[in-house]
Amino acid sequence: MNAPTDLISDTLARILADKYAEVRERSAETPLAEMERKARDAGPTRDFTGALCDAVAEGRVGLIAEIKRASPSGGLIRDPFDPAELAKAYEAAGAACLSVLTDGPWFQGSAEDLAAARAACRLPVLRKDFMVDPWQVFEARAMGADCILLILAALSDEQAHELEDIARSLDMSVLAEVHDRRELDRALGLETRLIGVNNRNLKTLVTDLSVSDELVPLIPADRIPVSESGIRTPEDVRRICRDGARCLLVGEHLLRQPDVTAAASALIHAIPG
Ligand SMILES: O=C(O)c1ccccc1NCC(=O)[C@H](O)[C@H](O)COP(=O)(O)O
Repeated sequence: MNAPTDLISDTLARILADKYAEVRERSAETPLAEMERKARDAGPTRDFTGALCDAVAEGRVGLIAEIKRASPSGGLIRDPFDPAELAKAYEAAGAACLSVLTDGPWFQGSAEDLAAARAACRLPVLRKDFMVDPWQVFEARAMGADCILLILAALSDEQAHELEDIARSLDMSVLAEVHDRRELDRALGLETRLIGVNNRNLKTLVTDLSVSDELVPLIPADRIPVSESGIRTPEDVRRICRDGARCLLVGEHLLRQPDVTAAASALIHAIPG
């Protein structure tokens, strides 16, 4: 689905400008020390990286199934929208983990969506948001997230390492997301084993699975590649498996199906023999 042409003007930059303003405002309302206390009182995490490894070891795709109401590229994707219902449907399909959008202005997501999804199942949950500040990492744990996303295109190396260190101190996993070779080299300087390859160009919103064809084979064997975006069919899954990945992050295709469980299961079990 092609985004409206007025959005194709570095969407990521526009989202990040909004995000910095949002964090300034919200961190003034809830100071860092208070948010850190909430994070440290939030209870134990669920093992996000371990859940992916377990699925792959059992011969399934390690599916990170995404829950989002809308997106810049897809517009309104699912309505009515029930995060708890979707979480249960993905768990029934055999998904390894969830990804829940918490950005409001561009995705109509919320912390409440993440909490509702996590409470409805036993799956570990990625907070899908644009992380740029330590306050957000503590906020992620406080809302119940088990993993955060670090988009290398949005961060300096210093920022990425600082946010990763905080996430690890809170026993959260980190998905480091890249879209080109330079970002991949930078991501390999982080500790996390999870390397996300986003097939979507977050500036132009163009999605192309050839990004995974190029980058996944370059990821060292001690890391865990995760192909993200634009994945729709079992053949897409087999193509990405041929690249060398067994973990996928899929949202829009699943969310547009009447039977989410069946759609997710078809991708989970598409691994070539
Ligand atoms: O999806 C967008 O339009 C978008 C725009 C700008 C920044 C991020 C964006 N999406 C985040 C993602 O990459 C996807 O939510 C995720 O990879 C799932 O992709 P899909 O299966 O194509 O919904």
